Amino acid sequence: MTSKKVIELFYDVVSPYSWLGFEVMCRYRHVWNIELKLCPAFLGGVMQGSGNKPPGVVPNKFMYMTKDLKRAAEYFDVPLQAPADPFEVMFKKGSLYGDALRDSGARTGERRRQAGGAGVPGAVETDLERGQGHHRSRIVGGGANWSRLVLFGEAAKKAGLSDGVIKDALETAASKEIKDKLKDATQKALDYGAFGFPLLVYHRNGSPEIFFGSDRFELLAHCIGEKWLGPRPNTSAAKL
Ligand SMILES: N[C@@H](CCC(=O)N[C@@H](CS)C(=O)NCC(=O)O)C(=O)O
Repeated sequence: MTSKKVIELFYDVVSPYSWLGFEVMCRYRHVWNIELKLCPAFLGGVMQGSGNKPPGVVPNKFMYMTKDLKRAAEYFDVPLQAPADPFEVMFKKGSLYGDALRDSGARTGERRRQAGGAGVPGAVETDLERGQGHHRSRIVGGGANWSRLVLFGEAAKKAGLSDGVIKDALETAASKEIKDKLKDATQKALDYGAFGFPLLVYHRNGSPEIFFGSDRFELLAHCIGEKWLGPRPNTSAAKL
């Protein structure tokens, strides 16, 4: 068992604020020496299960978000771009497949590692996390004609994954096992009290404490007894 503080990050590739949370937590995981558990889940299910509404369906919230995301992207130094049709991308096309992809990819990495395939333990998972970052960037900035398959393939290639790993990930993504895993993660988030993403869960003395949003890092740092050093903590250990 790890003696590190454990933080779970629930996120969805369709959620731009999740992307900010994902990037910042990846930058900080070595700075704070935490065990960061990445938990891809389905934001639509969280909305429905909690009785919440996507922020985009409240016109004023939507207008606010488009401006807020622009300045947040600049502050966090994350290349987030508004898609040509954000409503279509976020609320109609959704993210189920993208999340399943990430998950299946990580499992593919695990299988390969067990089989002695990956040279550096964890390398494939880290690449997939990077790949997912690219994937998210393409979903959020991809415009109306994107196809998840094509985007994931492109993103994974850019992240340096081999064709075999990409093929495995795409195949596994469609499996019932992966879909069930995504469902379980979504339910777990709801059980913690989620109503939106990103959701950070800090297990303080065995009891979960939740933080909603990518604007709660300073408070999270305070609660875990660490320092918030800004969006890009200036240390080489902070690299992914
Ligand atoms: N203030 C938060 C906003 C996060 C946010 O709006 N997340 C969306 C998904 S991209 C959500 O789940 N919203 C639910 C809600 O606002 O109730 C932040 O800066 O991260």
